[in-house]
Amino acid sequence: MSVEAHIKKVLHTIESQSPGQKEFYQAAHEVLYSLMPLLKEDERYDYFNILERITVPERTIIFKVNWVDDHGRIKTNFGYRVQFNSAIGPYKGGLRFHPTVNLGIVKFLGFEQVFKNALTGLQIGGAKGGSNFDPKGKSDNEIMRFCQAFMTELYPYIGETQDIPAGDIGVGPREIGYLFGQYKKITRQFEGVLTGKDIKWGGSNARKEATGYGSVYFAENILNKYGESLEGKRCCVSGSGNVAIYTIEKLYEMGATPVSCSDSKGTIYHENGIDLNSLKAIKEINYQSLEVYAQVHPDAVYTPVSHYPDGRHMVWDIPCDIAFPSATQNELNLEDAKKLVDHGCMLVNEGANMPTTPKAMEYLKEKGVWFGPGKAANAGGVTTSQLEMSQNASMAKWSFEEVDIKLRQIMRNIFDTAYETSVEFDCEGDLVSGANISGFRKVADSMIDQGSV
Ligand SMILES: NC(=O)C1=CN([C@@H]2O[C@H](COP(=O)(O)OP(=O)(O)OC[C@H]3O[C@@H](n4cnc5c(N)ncnc54)[C@H](O)[C@@H]3O)[C@@H](O)[C@H]2O)C=CC1
Ligand SMILES: O=C(O)CCC(=O)C(=O)O
Repeated sequence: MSVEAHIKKVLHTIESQSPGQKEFYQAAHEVLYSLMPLLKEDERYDYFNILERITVPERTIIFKVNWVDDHGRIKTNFGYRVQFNSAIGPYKGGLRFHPTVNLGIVKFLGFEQVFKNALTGLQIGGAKGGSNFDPKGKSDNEIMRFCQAFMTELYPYIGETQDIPAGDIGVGPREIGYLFGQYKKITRQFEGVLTGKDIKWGGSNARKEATGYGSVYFAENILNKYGESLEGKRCCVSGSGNVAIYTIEKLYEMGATPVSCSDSKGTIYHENGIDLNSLKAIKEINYQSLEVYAQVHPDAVYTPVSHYPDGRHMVWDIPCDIAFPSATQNELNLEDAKKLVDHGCMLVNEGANMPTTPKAMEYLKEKGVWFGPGKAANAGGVTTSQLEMSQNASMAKWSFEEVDIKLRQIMRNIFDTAYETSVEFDCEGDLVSGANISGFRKVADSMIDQGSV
């Protein structure tokens, strides 16, 4: 069977065995086709049936989470943990609490995580989890009770050398605290079972900042490769959560001007540059809508999604040199890509996981826009989580500067690996292929070494 026919067969199996899991199919489609040059060159991957094996999670845990709201009513949500691949290390990846979470979303995120984690050069396997619980509008006590109930179900499957969850959308330091507290109460173990912990009780300096900072470091590497820099660049950032906020912070530090941010309800365009302190106050401390930002900054423009009949965001309509999609999957579509190209955007750097649709990616490539794929560009978060695990294991505490230096160096290594792999496979500068092939090769070769497990 030809390599192409083999890929089609594997994708067909995914489609028929995982009906409706469109995000997972999308992620698998992108990765498998990008592997063609490697699969043609090395027949071992076919012989050892790697494509079939690597697209099926090692373990999928689905559980019911019952919790009591502030009115004493019992509520029910789904909980998930997809332990995708442990060939190169213990399962590692975040938890997402959002009403859209379902098995297909968690599988796509877990699948991406396998290759991302391999690309970091660190010994971490891939997993992801979460719940369709919506933290928005819930009281602190409700969130605590939900996290406790979630952990009561999850704890038998995780551990510091087994599976180490972390945050993602809707799961930040507050939720990690409640999850950790419950794990400790049940197991009576104070161990590095979660990352993204508060500094006071085992967290790492710079983990909070790491995904956003790492994304900017990655963009800097791309720009430098082509004789450019961040200095003076106008940047559009989407999202206003953990990744977006620290992307904005680092962009300022590196001489760029971030002019936008967004949430699920609307977009802020602040031509003179986003006011980081008020953004942090609104989003990190008070969990308010971005509408509040426009109330305190009359020179900023707020456009609610209700402004457009199709409920779209206008963030990619804003003229910019660089785009940092940092909110969620498939948030940048073909129409958006066309706007970016029309406005002369030179680089799209993915802070979120799979934020660019396949058609938009194809268009950007055709138009010669540089592209930092999420698996590489947002790997700074999981990288620093592994640094947190190292500190926990050795009871060490590294300074902010020490962690930041390591993060910056690892982002450099990730760029070099993806770039050099693109050269090796005759697609110089195609970092999507470079990242996928190098991540896959490390995991697949380890699977071969370890036999039919
Ligand atoms: N937190 C981390 O360390 C990492 C996160 N990521 C990815 O980055 C992305 C953002 O995650 P976080 O910042 O951690 O989550 P978060 O929960 O802190 O923030 C998410 C932000 O996106 C906004 N949002 C959600 N849906 C939206 C939509 N349809 N349009 C516009 N805005 C929307 C939310 O309002 C919120 O401001 C996700 O794709 C996540 O998987 C990737 C690597 C690591
Ligand atoms: O820090 C981690 O373990 C995981 C971060 C994450 O979920 C991601 O990279 O998408």
